[in-house]
Amino acid sequence: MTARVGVVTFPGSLDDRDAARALRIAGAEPVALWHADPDLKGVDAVVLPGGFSYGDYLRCGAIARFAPIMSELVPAARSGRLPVLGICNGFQILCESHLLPGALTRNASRHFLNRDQRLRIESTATAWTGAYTPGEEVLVVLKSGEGNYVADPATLDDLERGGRVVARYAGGAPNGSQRDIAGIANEHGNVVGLMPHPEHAVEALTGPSVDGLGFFTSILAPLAHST
Ligand SMILES: NC(=O)CC[C@H](N)C(=O)O
Repeated sequence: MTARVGVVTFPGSLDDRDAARALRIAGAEPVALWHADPDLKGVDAVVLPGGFSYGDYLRCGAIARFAPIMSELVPAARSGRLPVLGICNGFQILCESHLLPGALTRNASRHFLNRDQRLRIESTATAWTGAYTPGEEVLVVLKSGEGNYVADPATLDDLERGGRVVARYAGGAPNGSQRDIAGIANEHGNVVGLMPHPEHAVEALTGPSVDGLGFFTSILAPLAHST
């Protein structure tokens, strides 16, 4: 049975179609979900895509967390039942929804960064990273203005101790992220937030590599991290 993976479109989402395309290439069936419709349509997993939801007003993701669809998504994700991958703006929405700890703040350079970015995959014990091997380096795309991950020291220690740092920036964080964190997971491993964009690295013709595909094939694996 083909996995049906929802992709939520908010006002201002930019990478929803790219996420759907990456899912299709990975062999999943993307299902369009609308921010204003509190209906997850029975999907097996959800991707919150990159972009500028609600124009990044107040803070990136600060308004999207109140979208009607989040009233269905948050409890399902928090319980561990629903795998959710938040990419860039989606990561910011997950933090604003308190599904993940910490926050994404202005890049240390105060400039928007748009570049190819090497990552080191640190945890493969999540629904979205089972296709990788620990320590594997991948080349994806980073494009964000508020990609600087911050959290209090105790939270950072908890993430490290719990093996919940999913990916780090190889060679150091270009945006100032604490401990070079590029992505994290919740305790169940079903919710993952990632600042760089794997959906832009799924086809040799259109991206810097096809290294990002693993985030999307992982959710299809029969042994996908079940919670
Ligand atoms: N590419 C994105 O999703 C950007 C996220 C957010 N708008 C930022 O600039 O940080």
